[in-house]
Amino acid sequence: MAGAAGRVRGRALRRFPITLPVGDLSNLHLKEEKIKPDANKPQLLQGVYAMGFNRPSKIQENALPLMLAEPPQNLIAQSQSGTGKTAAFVLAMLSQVEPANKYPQCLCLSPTYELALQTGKVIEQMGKFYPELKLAYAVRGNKLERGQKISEQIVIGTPGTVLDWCSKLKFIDPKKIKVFVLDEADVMIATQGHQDQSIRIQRMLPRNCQMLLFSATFEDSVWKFAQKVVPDPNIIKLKREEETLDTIKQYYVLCSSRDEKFQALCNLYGAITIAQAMIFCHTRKTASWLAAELSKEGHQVALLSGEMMVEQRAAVIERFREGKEKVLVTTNVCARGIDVEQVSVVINFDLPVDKDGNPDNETYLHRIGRTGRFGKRGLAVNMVDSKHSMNILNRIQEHFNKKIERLDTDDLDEIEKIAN
Ligand SMILES: Nc1ncnc2c1ncn2[C@@H]1O[C@H](COP(=O)(O)OP(=O)(O)OP(=O)(O)O)[C@@H](O)[C@H]1O
Repeated sequence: MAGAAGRVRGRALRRFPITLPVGDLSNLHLKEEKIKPDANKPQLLQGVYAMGFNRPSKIQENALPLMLAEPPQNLIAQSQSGTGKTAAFVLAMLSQVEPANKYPQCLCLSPTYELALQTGKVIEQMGKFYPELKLAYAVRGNKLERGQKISEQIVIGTPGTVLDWCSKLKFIDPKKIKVFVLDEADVMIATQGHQDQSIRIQRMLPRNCQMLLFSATFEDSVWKFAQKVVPDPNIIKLKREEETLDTIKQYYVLCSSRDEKFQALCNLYGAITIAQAMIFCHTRKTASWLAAELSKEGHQVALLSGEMMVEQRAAVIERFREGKEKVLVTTNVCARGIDVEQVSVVINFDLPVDKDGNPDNETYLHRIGRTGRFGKRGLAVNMVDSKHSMNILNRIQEHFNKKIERLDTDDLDEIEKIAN
């Protein structure tokens, strides 16, 4: 056994240098750090390799030494979609957890049920070499008996249920939490309900609890707020022009009505091979109309929207992940975090706008980030059907300072070209 662990450790130092010092990135604000001697816990690295990971991404290389430093340090980190933020903070939790202690020590908040389940799977996979380690899901519908204390060392969940577990139901003793993770931190802060709940949870945690905030986007006001609530944080921030991934090609198609948008979509399908696609609509109504139309055309379509029961939503994602359906039509409920490697195309059937009708730049980035995961190539196509939506698209281009090219979906040669 010792030999096996030794081999893993040797390999780790060469190929997954989680103890490497950080490079001198100008946008990285480091505090003095000392790497914990046991940062290379063999179980940790066994977990990394079991996932098939050989090399760390930039965010992993930069964030891990900070997160594993002794004493634990706080971190607010931004990195593009699909660059492995989840694995980074999961490793941080696993490095701190003491499986022999049968009570919650790490708490991770996700904005949605689906994302909590997905992140939970990553924790389970990466943590499978810790025999005693258990994970609890604090999500709607997971009912425990009142008055009991849970023994699972890591808890992942949505803010409302986690808050109930920490306060009203007292399943968790928040004073024993060592690591607190906010995934998709900006939406947690920007959404009123989530913000209140997350802050109330944070206030119950011990002063020295490590706080880790991760997202692909941090709008300015949210960034400021995060810096206010996280004591003395390390910061990894992207410059605006770094936020979009060049591996995701972005186009728009000019149409004049909903039916024309549908036709353009059919033309796209007729011209290129699409492994799996995610199509985003503004409303549930449009999403169900579109799903029905695509089914009539013979596509295997899944529909996911906010009014569905959470268990139903999780089942839809699971089927899509397994490739049982090739197209997922959805609303913003699926814009963030969902990681399905085979998604080669994202379609914005409706462009993302906020409640005032202004461009929702952050959601745009998260939506298109469902493709082009971890260095893969991806295609994002935006349907524009009015002057208003053209204006939205222009403002999105300006915001990211990134040109979105026009695509003529009546021209099959042109479509074929962009797919190569
Ligand atoms: N070091 C690695 N080597 C290979 N694959 C990796 C590595 N780290 C993560 N991945 C894979 O990359 C994919 C994207 O990772 P992940 O979902 O953590 O991205 P993310 O940055 O959290 O994205 P998002 O911003 O969309 O939430 C996953 O399928 C994950 O298994």
